Amino acid sequence: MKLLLIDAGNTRIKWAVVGSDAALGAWEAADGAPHAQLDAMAASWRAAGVTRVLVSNVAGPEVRARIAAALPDGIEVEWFASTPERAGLQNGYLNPGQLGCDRFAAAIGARALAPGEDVIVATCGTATTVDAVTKDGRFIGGMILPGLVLMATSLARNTAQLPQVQPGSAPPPVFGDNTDDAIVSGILSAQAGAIERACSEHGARACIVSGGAAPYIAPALKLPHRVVDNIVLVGLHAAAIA
Ligand SMILES: Nc1ncnc2c1ncn2[C@@H]1O[C@H](COP(=O)(O)OP(=O)(O)OP(=O)(O)O)[C@@H](O)[C@H]1O
Ligand SMILES: CC(C)(CO)[C@@H](O)C(=O)NCCC(=O)O
Ligand SMILES: [K+]
Repeated sequence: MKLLLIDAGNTRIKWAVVGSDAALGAWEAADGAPHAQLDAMAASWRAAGVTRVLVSNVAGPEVRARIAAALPDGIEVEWFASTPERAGLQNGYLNPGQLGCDRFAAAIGARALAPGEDVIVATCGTATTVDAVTKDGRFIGGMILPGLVLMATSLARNTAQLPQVQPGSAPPPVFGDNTDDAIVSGILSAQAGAIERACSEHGARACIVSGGAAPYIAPALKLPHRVVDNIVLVGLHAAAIA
């Protein structure tokens, strides 16, 4: 049996194919692309011969319909949803269904990677979310803030590209002495500061940082952390095999 995991975010669709008794996160194949490239992704899914799919979609009904139409015929489809409990994780949202299903999946993934620890999981994509999971397996709640590119564009600078920041590079000084550095410092400090505040408030023993913007934000963090390529897919995998 081959399982397809899909994380449809607001900008990109990320996916992985995994064998039936593979270790957590041990993908046979994985990739991601903007929504517009769904057809090419679907060709890869068909070629992989998947028999079951678990989809987390936070990109709305139109993207859901397009994914549904692109999935190979005859496979078992589950649209992953935020429920009161899944894979040993309790959902502490007042209205459990209101929690973005990618956040619920990320929390399941964080618990799988840091079992028995109080953990903070930050997923840095179009939006950045920073969520707290307790050592006894409860999603408490978290923060939602604009992602790096949304913050940069909201300052009405020329492009969606961040000025002068490269993934993995050292962040500029906290007090920038030119406009570009001041902007980059402002938005990195907002993102990293939110994560650090969450870790401090939660007394976290583990901090997981994931998503397309993680390689930009992680170097600005002044606390121990682990960068995980796609924690949502890891969580979907954990949920599928629980
Ligand atoms: N060149 C870049 N410069 C700065 N940030 C970038 C760059 N490329 C990607 N990012 C960041 O990564 C994000 C895309 O990440 P990713 O594909 O993981 O998530 P997403 O699908 O866009 O988001 P979500 O899952 O939250 O909907 C962008 O919104 C941006 O914040
Ligand atoms: C916050 C995002 C956009 C992050 O992808 C997504 O999880 C979402 O649409 N959430 C719904 C609102 C909530 O989680 O409270
Ligand atoms: K996100």
